[in-house]
Amino acid sequence: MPSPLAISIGEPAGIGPDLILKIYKERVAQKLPVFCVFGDPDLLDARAKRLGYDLAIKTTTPGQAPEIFDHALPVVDLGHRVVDQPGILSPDAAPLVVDAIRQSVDAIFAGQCRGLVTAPIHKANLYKEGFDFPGHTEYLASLCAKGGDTLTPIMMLAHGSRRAVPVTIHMALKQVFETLTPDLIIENVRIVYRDLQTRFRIERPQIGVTGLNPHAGEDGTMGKEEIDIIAPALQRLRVEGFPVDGPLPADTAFAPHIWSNYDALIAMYHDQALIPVKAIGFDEGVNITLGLPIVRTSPDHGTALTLAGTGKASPNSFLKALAIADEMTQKPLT
Ligand SMILES: NC(=O)c1ccc[n+]([C@@H]2O[C@H](COP(=O)([O-])OP(=O)(O)OC[C@H]3O[C@@H](n4cnc5c(N)ncnc54)[C@H](O)[C@@H]3O)[C@@H](O)[C@H]2O)c1
Ligand SMILES: N[C@H](C(=O)O)[C@H](O)COP(=O)(O)O
Repeated sequence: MPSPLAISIGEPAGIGPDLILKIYKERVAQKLPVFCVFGDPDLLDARAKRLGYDLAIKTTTPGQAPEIFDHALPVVDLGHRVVDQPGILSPDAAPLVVDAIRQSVDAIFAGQCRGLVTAPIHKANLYKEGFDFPGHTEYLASLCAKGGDTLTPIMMLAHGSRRAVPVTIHMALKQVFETLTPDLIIENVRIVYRDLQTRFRIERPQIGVTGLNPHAGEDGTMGKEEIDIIAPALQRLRVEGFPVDGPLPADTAFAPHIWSNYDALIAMYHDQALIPVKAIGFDEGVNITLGLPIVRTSPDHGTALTLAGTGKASPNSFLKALAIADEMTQKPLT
């Protein structure tokens, strides 16, 4: 029997706990792989009662999860207790939220779990408590870096075979200009190319790279980053043999007839890449972290505080995230 997938509980005031309970309820109909939640069993029990769900919750180790999963939701108890208050953020939740991510990663490195699906966190609530990472993506890279290495994590949003990656991730727009370099673009393309081959079994991934400015700079009249940074990076990549097109005007690159030519489109900043994926199917998008030695996926939505505790949040993106993590961890890396 394969080891379970880990699910980190995410922000307790958000919809993460609702969705974990909802998908567990649907485990048979949806043929879900075995998973265990890293979190607070009492909180999940209280949320289940609030939602009127009749299900059992059992404290477990990851190793016991497969035998428990049929009859009870397996929860690895992290020892932090938080009050069930849907929609109301509390700084007291931060240790639970952060520990759930950290201990899930530890369990994967220990061979007890095979991959991680993260429920959404409320970033601002964690920053107030000293969490020093912009999001999961960067925190996971730090947790996975061993022996002083630094890893470049890649955030890829996917809706079926439509994939988009921002080269710069969680930063103010004005910081993007000083962060973009040919080396960063080259590193992103190399990692995306390699991970599409090894994790997605695409033999020769086709990659498109967008510009930064309107109309990809319109020959330098609307910005020079395409000429000074992006085109030289692509030239170096072509010399190395990578099939990359660009710089493509970002407004048309995501039109379906162009996007479908590529296994991934690499864009220059967060919203350039994420808006198209969330716009074509918010309910089905999945966030996948590349560039790490572990598999991590997540639904594409956030904590949706106003829906927490109502039972109205859609589980579809979470189900997709679980399915992709399951698929990515079925076979050994090639
Ligand atoms: N993976 C993550 O941890 C992650 C991802 C995105 C956003 N966030 C965080 O979530 C918080 C809130 O962000 P936001 O308001 O921009 O985005 P959001 O995704 O929480 O909400 C955007 C809109 O979509 C709705 N929505 C979200 N998920 C839904 C679902 N499953 N079913 C039905 N409707 C749903 C919400 O009600 C809201 O109208 C922020 O702190 C942000 O950083 C976390
Ligand atoms: N940028 C992501 C999004 O908007 O969907 C989200 O903030 C999640 O980021 P992390 O996976 O790094 O937490």
